Amino acid sequence: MRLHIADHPLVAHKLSVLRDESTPSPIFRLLVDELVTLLAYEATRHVRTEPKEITTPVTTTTGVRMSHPSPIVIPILRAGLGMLDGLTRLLPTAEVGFLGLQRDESTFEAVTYANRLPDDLTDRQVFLLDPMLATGGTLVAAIDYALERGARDVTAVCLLAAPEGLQVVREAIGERADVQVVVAAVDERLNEHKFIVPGLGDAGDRLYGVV
Ligand SMILES: O=P(O)(O)OC[C@H]1O[C@H](OP(=O)(O)OP(=O)(O)O)[C@H](O)[C@@H]1O
Ligand SMILES: O=c1cc[nH]c(=O)[nH]1
Ligand SMILES: [Mg+2]
Repeated sequence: MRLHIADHPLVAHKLSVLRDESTPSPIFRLLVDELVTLLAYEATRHVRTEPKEITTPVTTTTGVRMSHPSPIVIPILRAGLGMLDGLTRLLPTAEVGFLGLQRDESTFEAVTYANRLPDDLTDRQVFLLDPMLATGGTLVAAIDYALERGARDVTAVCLLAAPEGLQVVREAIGERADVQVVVAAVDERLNEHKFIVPGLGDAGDRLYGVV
């Protein structure tokens, strides 16, 4: 597993506002969207392209276009949905799959309640979106769904990660695939409720309200 931590003053600034408990939902959603756009620059660094001949007003030259099969972007519901527009704005030809995973707050196990993915992800570049990587259980489950379907090139885009969860993901993937995790920050630790500290609280609730 390769970890990339965004090191940029705009990321740090926007993340600080996101962490602030007084930031209301509409601003929170806007900032998540903006942060994904900044992280996407790094997350898509290895997106596959192929040469394409183009004619400029002056001459012909060789440019690039996105390769086929197109990448697939998979937001992990609910909170990952807040990151979808930010990434597809930059990858408009990507397909979108959906995974609904909810962490059981007593066992901390990820439970799948929705799965709408193509059966075959062979040769597809997969982008998983989830703002929070806490124990890592949710992301490991999502990566497993992608690997079971043949994907070998997986990038997870998260806003915050806990060191404990990153270690769980690293060990679970082993040598099975090339997985990149792009984060805005790695926080200190998990608390007794397995929440990220200092974190930003429950990302899903802050985006969409308490259900
Ligand atoms: O690393 P983990 O310990 O598995 O926890 C992280 C998961 O918890 C949150 O989702 P939650 O279960 O709260 O669902 P929600 O997005 O619907 O709020 C978060 O969005 C991650 O998906
Ligand atoms: O800190 C955390 C941990 C899990 N899920 C969240 O939304 N926040
Ligand atoms: Mg939640």
